[in-house]
Amino acid sequence: MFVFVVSALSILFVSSRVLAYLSALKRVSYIPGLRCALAPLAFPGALFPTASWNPGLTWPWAWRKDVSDYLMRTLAVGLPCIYTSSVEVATQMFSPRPEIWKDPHAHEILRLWGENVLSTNHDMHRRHRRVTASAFNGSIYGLVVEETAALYYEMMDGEDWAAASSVSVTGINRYMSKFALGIISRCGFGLPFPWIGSAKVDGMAFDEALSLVAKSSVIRISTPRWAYKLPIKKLKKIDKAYTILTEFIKQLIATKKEELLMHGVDIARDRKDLFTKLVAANDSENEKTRLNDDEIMGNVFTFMFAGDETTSSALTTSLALLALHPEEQERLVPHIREVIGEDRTPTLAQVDALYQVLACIQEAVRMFPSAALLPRDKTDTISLNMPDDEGNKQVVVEAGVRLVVDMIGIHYNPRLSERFDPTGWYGTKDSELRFFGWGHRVCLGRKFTMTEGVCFLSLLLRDWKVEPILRGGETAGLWRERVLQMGMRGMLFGVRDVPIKLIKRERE
Ligand code: HEM
Repeated sequence: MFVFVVSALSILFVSSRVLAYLSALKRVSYIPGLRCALAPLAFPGALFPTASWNPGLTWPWAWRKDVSDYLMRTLAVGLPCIYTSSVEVATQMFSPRPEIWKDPHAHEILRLWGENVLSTNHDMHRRHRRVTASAFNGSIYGLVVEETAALYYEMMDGEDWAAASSVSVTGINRYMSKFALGIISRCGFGLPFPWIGSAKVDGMAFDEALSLVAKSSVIRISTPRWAYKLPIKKLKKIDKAYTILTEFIKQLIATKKEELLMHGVDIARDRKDLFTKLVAANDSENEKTRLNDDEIMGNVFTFMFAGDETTSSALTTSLALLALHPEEQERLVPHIREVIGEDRTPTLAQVDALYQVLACIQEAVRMFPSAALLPRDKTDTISLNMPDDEGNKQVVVEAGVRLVVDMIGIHYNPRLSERFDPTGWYGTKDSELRFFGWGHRVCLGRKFTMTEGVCFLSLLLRDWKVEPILRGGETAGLWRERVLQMGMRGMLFGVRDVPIKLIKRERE
């Protein structure tokens, strides 16, 4: 009986997905080169590995070289989606049109801490963007340089690497993840984030609470509140981390407001972290445009989530690619020594002058974009220009079909290949970059992340030579095949554990 009921339900479920899929196909009038993925019509498709017949979960990476067309698929739940790797189509989707938005139900996870610049739409988004953008100006980048250099030396001492002649790590990802979290905590909240020995609150180290919160959004959003009362250790820990952080940030907001009352917006000039700048910028707004406390909290946490995994992926993949390209390291080291000499803490102007290091990170983010899929929903039927070999075609896509930009596909078009070539980025303008998104929702933290990355890599490459740790008989090419494979890591795409060796360089 049980087997019969389960089979009947499964057949019903699969058929409903097939029908949803076919009706969605009918609602897309014509798309040049549209390819339809049938396999993941129901739940099992997402569980099986990606293959030519099954998109699975990692298809944006596995099918990255096949970028000339559009892919249509449905998942077990949710709307049928059209994925596009066309810059022209993405540009239309990223333009501020009233009928294109981020559906709040589909973006629940972004609102975990309150409405914010990443989760809102239209007028509300303009309001959040106006206030948050003013936090990302001027003095924040000088602070990023100071804190990056300070944390680099703390990491060297804390890990006992400073006195070593070589160091081997099985996964540099873990260190880069802690590093990125440390910088966003220090420069985002003005928090002391020591590499070793963070203060304990309620028996939990503060950096552990931060890290748990940063990495557990999926669990938090998908677990009902009552489940936290069950004797499950992991859930209890996550709940505690959330409580500690929420209380802390509430307290911080109250303190900043008091400081503002006493000293006026001048405190933003002395303290340069994003949080202080945000509270001060908000204070200058009028009643209608001012953000409330929940929205401030939502935005500051958004900076943390948007900036942690993305930056740590950029640092990890840059080091992996440089390990595979010793000739690039040898080109960078004289450039770094010429610009920053043996200084312990470079200035912002020096970091800005290190364009060759910047180009390496840009190339790494191009090849391994962690923000791999950018979805947009439609409140209405829309018409898009979809270019193909024969010219432009007007395509009508009805409401009920989600459009998703495949950022990996966009960055692996035939012009930009698998080859690591940072020189292609020399002198590129900000507006030409694609991996930070573009249009009115372009990434707010792009200079923040690149300043941190250039400063960190320059200090590290000046001190260390980076090599891949190969298994017996493995070549560098095989190491790349084994290690540099992207898949879902946390909320975003990332590579596997990157095993590398650091060999101390002679000082000049
Ligand atoms: C390599 C690192 C990074 C990458 C690749 C990246 C990528 C992106 C992309 C593609 C978007 C557009 C999302 C969309 O259109 O739906 C975006 C938006 C955003 N990013 Fe980043 N990001 C990075 C680092 C950062 C950092 C360090 C911060 C903050 C400190 C940050 C804050 C934001 C915010 C607030 C938005 C929302 C902008 C809006 O919707 O108006 N990002 N990022």
